[in-house]
Amino acid sequence: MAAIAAWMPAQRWFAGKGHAPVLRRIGAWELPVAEPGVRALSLLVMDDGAEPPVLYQVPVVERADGGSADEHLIGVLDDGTHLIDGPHDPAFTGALLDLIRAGGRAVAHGATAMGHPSALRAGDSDAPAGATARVPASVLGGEQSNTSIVYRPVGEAPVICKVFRQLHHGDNPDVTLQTALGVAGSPHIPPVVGDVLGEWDDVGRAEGRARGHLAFAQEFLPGVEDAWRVALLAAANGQDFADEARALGAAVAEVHLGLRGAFEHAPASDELIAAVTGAWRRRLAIAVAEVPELEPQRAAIEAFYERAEAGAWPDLQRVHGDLHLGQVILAPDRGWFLLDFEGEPMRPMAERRSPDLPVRDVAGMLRSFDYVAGATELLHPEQAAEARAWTASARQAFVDGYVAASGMDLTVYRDLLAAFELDKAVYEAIYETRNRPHWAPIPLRAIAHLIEAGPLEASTDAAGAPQAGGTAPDATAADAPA
Ligand SMILES: Nc1ncnc2c1ncn2[C@@H]1O[C@H](COP(=O)(O)OP(=O)(O)O)[C@@H](O)[C@H]1O
Ligand SMILES: O=P(O)(O)O[C@H]1O[C@H](CO)[C@@H](O[C@H]2O[C@H](CO)[C@@H](O)[C@H](O)[C@H]2O)[C@H](O)[C@H]1O
Repeated sequence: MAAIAAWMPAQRWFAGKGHAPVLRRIGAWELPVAEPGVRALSLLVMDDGAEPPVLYQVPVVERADGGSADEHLIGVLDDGTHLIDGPHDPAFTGALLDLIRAGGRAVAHGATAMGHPSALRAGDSDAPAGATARVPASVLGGEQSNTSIVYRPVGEAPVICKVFRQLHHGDNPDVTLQTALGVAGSPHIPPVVGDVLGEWDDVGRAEGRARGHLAFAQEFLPGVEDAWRVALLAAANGQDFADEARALGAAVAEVHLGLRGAFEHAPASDELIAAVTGAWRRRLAIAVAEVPELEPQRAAIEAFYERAEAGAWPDLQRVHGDLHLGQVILAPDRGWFLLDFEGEPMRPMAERRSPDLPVRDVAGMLRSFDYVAGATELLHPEQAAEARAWTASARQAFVDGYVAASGMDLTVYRDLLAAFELDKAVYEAIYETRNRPHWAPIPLRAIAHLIEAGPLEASTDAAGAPQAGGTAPDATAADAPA
């Protein structure tokens, strides 16, 4: 545990920035490895140093002879055994893909793991155990909350397997929502390959055990950049994005219709409304405590929330939950794909699994288009005006595409949409202050402009709000998000 505790704080997925982890082993599951002297385990470790404690999954390969992956060495035990970061070691990656494609149960050490191949890929999963050990695999780079392994089998479509780092009791919406959309034939989800479901000890639960998803695999669409990077470039080059944004609006609407068909939906009861508005207010309280610049805006934001609470509400249903340009990709000839249905990492998992409002996703994407202008303004102040115009056109086209494909009249829900845009910007103010403080001006300005636009105007004219102005602080290319 000591080696892992020393190595963990430097990992991108470690959420406890600012404190040293205090680790306790909850259990582990082990995959079969043919190579002598090598073990592939996935450890479940609780960080009791976090408040509340966080359960992490840490795949580790033990190599008695040392092995060659020094770059990904976690530490060396007293007996000389090398501990390697599992997603970077072929012993773990190969056996994990086997478990998912062939199904079956890993060896339990206090924690269990069951592989489930997708029912839609029957016939694909007859590879003999161990066969995938030779499939070239690499960890996807970049800033991510989980660890994704990309496999490139010869003669087959590549596969991406996301190893969830933070574990929760209950189904992970990333798995259940995408699996259900796949079964419903949605063209906006990469085809599902399978998942791993686990069980571990949990003294906090009446039954003493918790059950949740450990990994999820789907087709990897190679050579496609996420839309955030594509959009930044398009805005910088003055390239119109209206057609793409309209098609994205339609894709989001189709995914919402698919989720409505696949999961329960319910009229907005007082109880459900209170759950949503309570979360807005709790988040605002956290934001004001962490971002003092928000204090003067608090009353105005609350007024938006009250107005939305009293206004029209559509049915609640399952949604994406954390939709932004970094979560969508446009594949040539295949159109838009939505990724990462895990919801906002800062929200409790139980909230993320509750029925929600489709306008949350619309608001998330509208905020993301505003971020394109905001980031351009920070990075290249001289391009600010063009980027604003680009954003206005993309926002309007996105809303048009959404309304046309969903049949939902968004003007009826304008107060709700404005409240969700504000709530997202409040979330972003916390996120940026914690992770990229020099980017905090982007949501802070958006909040000021949404408030300025007033409850009637905000968001209904997607092209008009928010229009941030002012002088941008200087920034360099190194400020671009990873
Ligand atoms: N099926 C896929 N095909 C191509 N790229 C993908 C796929 N799934 C994820 N990615 C890329 O990986 C990035 C991170 O994936 P994501 O699901 O958002 O992980 P995390 O939960 O760690 O944030 C995405 O922004 C996207 O660029
Ligand atoms: O890591 P996740 O994909 O779950 O999302 C988190 O990080 C995002 C930053 O990468 C953050 O998104 C914010 O910045 C984006 C540009 O980098 C912008 O497009 C989004 O609109 C903005 O919210 C996201 O909020 C956070 O949950």
